[in-house]
Amino acid sequence: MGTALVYDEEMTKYKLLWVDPACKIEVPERLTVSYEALVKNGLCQRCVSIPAREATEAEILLVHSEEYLEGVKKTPYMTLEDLKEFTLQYGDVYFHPNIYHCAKLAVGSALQLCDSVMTGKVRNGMALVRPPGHHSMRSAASGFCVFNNVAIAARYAKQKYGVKRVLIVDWDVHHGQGVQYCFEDDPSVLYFSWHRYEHQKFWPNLRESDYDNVGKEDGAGFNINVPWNKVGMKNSDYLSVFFHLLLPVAYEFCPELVLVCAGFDSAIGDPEGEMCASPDIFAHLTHLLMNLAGGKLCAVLEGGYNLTSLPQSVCQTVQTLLGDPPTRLSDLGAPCESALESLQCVRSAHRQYWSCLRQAAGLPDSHVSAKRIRSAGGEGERTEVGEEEKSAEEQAWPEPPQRVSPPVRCALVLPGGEAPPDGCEQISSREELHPLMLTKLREHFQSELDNCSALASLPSLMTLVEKMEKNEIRNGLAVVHSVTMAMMCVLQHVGDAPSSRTLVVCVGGGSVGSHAREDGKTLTVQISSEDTEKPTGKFYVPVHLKKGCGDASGFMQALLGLLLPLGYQYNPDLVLLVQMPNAGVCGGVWQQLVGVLQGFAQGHVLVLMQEGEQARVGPTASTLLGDPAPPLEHPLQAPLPEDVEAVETLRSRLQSDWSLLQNTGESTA
Ligand SMILES: NCCCNCCCCCC(=O)CS
Ligand SMILES: [Zn+2]
Repeated sequence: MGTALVYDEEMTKYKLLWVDPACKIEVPERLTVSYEALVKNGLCQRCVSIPAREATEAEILLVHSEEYLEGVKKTPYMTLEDLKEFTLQYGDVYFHPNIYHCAKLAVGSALQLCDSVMTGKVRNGMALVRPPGHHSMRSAASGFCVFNNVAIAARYAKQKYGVKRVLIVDWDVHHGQGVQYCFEDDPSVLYFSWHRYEHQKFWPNLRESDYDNVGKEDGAGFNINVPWNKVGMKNSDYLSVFFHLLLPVAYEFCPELVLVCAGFDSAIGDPEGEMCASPDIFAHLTHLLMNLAGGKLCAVLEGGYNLTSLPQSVCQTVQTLLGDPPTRLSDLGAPCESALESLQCVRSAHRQYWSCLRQAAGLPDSHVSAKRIRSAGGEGERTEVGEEEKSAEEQAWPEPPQRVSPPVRCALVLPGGEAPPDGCEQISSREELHPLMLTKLREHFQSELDNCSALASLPSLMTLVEKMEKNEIRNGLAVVHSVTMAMMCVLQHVGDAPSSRTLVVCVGGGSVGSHAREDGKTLTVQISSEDTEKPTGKFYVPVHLKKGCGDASGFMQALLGLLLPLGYQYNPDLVLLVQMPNAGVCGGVWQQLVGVLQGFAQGHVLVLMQEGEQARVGPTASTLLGDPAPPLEHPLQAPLPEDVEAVETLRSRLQSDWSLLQNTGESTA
């Protein structure tokens, strides 16, 4: 299934007709440079083009009042003076004879996108619209917004398609107060927003934008505000909030549709946000949301005022929606102290509503050590003077690198005779294993080697790995006689490269052999129900879950709160995902894991399974091919206290080595 793009150049045909410093950044070029960048990068052509349409009055009235609509309806016939007069009643917004038409097109575009996704015409998509929507309220325009495009889309999806739970992720740098007011008492719509706040000193200067505004009445817990109390937030700050707050809650909420208030004024260079996150961060934010709701994701443009970073961010978002592998994010540092404090405040404000945020009993927050930030090489407080003095417009950043998708997406090595699932290429090679490899294997697997079939698939596996290294293949799956033997082969092969880094994810118990060395060439995370004898080290992380991989919520907590931060900070060039014999991992969680891990290493994920686990081949291959993982069962049970404690203990022990694991402010030290 494809990716929709909704765009109509009619929405460029309004602009500011008088002097107003607060509004001059909202220009028609925002849309044209974004669309042209999609065309230039060959992304527009890969999308399913969906026409915009005007919203009907009934659709607008899903959110707005009659009197407000009646007022806006008159603006096309107003003189310049009347338009100025009409505008004065609202804040930081302007009207124009054609803005009502464009505002109806913006809402209609969001609804067209919604229809295309909900009817299965496409898997996901983006609507490039202006005016934006998330600030507009029931009876008021605000912050360049006239109608609340995404809020109307949420109500529309619930009414027309019976969607029971909608997640709205607002990564725009401003608080979408209009969306918050619309759904704050509604438990069927979870609104998440981070926003520049500076302790209420930043626009729209609302007390209710702070973290303690968790929603009202039945909606308590379903409104999540993450205030940024400093500017200069970076990729690691954004990712930390995803790992330690948004994703765990989103999986527990289990939405049937994800709407994104895709504002890109949270990117570097934007005069409003003054943040320092690079445009390619949106490739990862999008990727991390794409396995929710069975992949049903609608991104609707909100803000974004730097005409260089905006198109780059739009392209990064659309390219991920199209299934291209995200670029590797290098040198992710520690989240800054201010971000950690905000994160900790939001988590504690929402602890009573979300079982994934329950703190391990007996582990007081204050167990973090003050030395932690400095020893992790984290910036702690960002003191680079240089950045502070440069204005947003003077900021410079590298153009996001090309995201090449190898000619073959998924290749398989299967036991003799089996046909590969559709879309996958099969690899079988007759070559002998390299003698040095054979010697190495004999050292460790004397007994198995007597069984000649033990080696059968290894030459093909090596061919698969070589093709991956040459970027001829994106990812692969091998069904082998012995996964531990195959693991050793792969790590022996890739380990020869001087600076190789392999993230090894072992699902299930069993010895992962001696390869898990401490030289940093591998980082092994083993999730199982067994207590492994091997001690925890910086590069070997055994996650002991009481019910092992059979318990979805415990597993997801380990995946989101431990494995993802570790993996992003380690930044491997290969991910080796090993399903150990008798792992007992439940299907849904396994596919979530296969889906999410593709955000690393430009998608180079190699899955190893043992013969006899063939049932898993089909679903694993479909996820490797880019199909979204099916949603987990709802409701997700609360994680077991023992599991919470296990993950918490590991996190606090490892966070001095891996600072992306941090999720509490130093102030508790
Ligand atoms: N007036 C003091 C400086 C702050 N200006 C705020 C202007 C509204 C921004 C709304 C927006 O970007 C929508 S995403
Ligand atoms: Zn904004």
